[in-house]
Amino acid sequence: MSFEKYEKGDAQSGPSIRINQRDSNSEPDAVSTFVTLKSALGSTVTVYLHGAHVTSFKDADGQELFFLSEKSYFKKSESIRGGIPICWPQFADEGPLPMHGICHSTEWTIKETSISGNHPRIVFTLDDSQETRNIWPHSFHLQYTVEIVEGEGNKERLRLSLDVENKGDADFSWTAALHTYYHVNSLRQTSVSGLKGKTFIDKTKKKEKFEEKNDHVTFQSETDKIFVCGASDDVIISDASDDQIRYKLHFEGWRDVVMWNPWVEKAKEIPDFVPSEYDKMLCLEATQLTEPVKLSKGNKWSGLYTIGRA
Ligand SMILES: O=P(O)(O)OC[C@H]1O[C@@H](O)[C@H](O)[C@@H](O)[C@@H]1O
Repeated sequence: MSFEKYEKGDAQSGPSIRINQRDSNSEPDAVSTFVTLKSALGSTVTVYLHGAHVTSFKDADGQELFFLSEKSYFKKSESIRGGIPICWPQFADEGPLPMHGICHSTEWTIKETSISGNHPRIVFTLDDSQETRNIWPHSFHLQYTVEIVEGEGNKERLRLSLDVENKGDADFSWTAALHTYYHVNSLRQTSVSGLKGKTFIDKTKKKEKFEEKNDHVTFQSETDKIFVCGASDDVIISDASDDQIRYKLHFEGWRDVVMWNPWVEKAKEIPDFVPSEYDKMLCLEATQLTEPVKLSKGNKWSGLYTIGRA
């Protein structure tokens, strides 16, 4: 597919898909190509080919759902800080591979784009290459579908579908996450519901296990929790200052939910992050960790993550 002036639909009056070039940085290592999807109502999604990385989702009222650091690198060698990095075939440092695996800083391919009624959709793929096999010696096919779907009224939703296929002869196991950074007005005023009664592993407490006792999880310190089988119902992010529900998250196929915020001290150690931004973001990640997925030759796995304002 040609990346020059590609446009489907009519960006002025209807649903559209457009491929753009980021022009602010001409360095050889700069990440440049991104796609904008727009629905007929006016919701927009931005996705970079680098990492098939969603960096923005605004609903028709123009409200941004995702956090993106002012200091994020847009470099081929790095992951973008914010939006939705795809961590695969290893989540975080839970294994021998580089942090978060091998595909968040790899360029994906656009397989197809389509518009159905009022809604645009794009499909990205990533296959193993010599470069990936040097790090992880397996043959795979990943497909990542990003689409705007109907919601309540103006509040359309973003649906993300990750499909994994084993294309080789040997079995392989993997862990993963859609490491989603939500924008919040202030984390100190934010709460999360839908996880009561779930077991979580607390990475800030030597991976001790606890049961979540609260209807509403609030934030007073560094948070790094893996909720095991965390998402049977919708998870809701609310702003306690005005009692408003901000976002509703729905998980299908993903076993765990990771909740992460670095808080004051750890935030200072992240080079591509402004320390004060810790209060503006919360990660709630569709995750597969506590039971790695084992795929044998030709087998497939699918997970869906649907995100909207409420
Ligand atoms: O700064 P990174 O490499 O993107 O990782 C951020 C965090 O990502 C979270 O998902 C992990 O649970 C944390 O342990 C980790 O610190």
